[in-house]
Amino acid sequence: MNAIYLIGFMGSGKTTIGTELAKKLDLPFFDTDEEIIKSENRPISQIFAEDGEEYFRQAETKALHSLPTENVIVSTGGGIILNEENRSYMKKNGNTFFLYCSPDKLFERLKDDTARPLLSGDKRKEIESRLEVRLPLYKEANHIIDTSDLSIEETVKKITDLLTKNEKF
Ligand SMILES: Nc1ncnc2c1ncn2[C@@H]1O[C@H](COP(=O)(O)OP(=O)(O)OP(=O)(O)O)[C@@H](O)[C@H]1O
Ligand SMILES: O=C(O)C1=C[C@@H](O)[C@@H](O)[C@H](O)C1
Ligand SMILES: [Mg+2]
Repeated sequence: MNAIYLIGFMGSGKTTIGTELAKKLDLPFFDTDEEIIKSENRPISQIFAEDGEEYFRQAETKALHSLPTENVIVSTGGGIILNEENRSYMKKNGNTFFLYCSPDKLFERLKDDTARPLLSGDKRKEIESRLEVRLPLYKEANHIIDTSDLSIEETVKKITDLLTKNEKF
C-alpha cells in the first residue's frame, strides 16, 4: 500500500489520529515533526527561535523525503503543504487525507498550547488567518474529512472506510 499522509492545520489531530490509525492497521507510524526534533535534537519552538521558519521548512522537506513511502502512516506538520514540492511528493507517493477542523474547535484544542511557535500571538486571529491562506492547499488532498464534530475513533473509522473503498489500498 502507498503511504498514507495526514495533512491539516495545527491541532487538527494529525499526530493523535495517525498514532491510532497505525495501531489499528498495524503499520509503522512516522511524524515529520518528530523526525525533525530527533535529527535536530531540540524542540520545534527552539528551532524557530534560533534558526527561523525557513530553516525549519527545509528540515521538514528533508524529513518528508527521508521516510518510507510504502505501508506507512505519516503525520505531517501543519505547514508541510506550503511547499509545492511537498504537495506533489505526497500526491505521487501516497494517499493524502486532509483532516479539516473548524477554527472554533481548533482554538478550543490549542488555547493552552505553548509548543507551536506560529501561534504565539493572538491565537484566535492566527488560526483564522493562517487557515484561510492554507485551505486551498490542504484541499488538494485525495480525501477531505471534517473532523470538527468527530471523536478520535470516528475519524479513524472514516479513514479506514475510505481506504477500503480506495483503489490505491
Ligand atoms: N476529536 C478529536 N480529534 C483529534 N484530536 C482531538 C480531538 N479532541 C481533542 N483532541 C485533542 O486535540 C489535540 C490535537 O493535537 P495533535 O497534536 O494531534 O494535532 P496535530 O494536527 O498533530 O498538530 P500539529 O500540526 O501542530 O502537529 C490533541 O491534544 C488531542 O487529544
Ligand atoms: O502549521 C505549521 O506551520 C506548523 C505546525 C506544526 O506541526 C509544526 O510543524 C510547526 O509548529 C509549524
Ligand atoms: Mg502533529
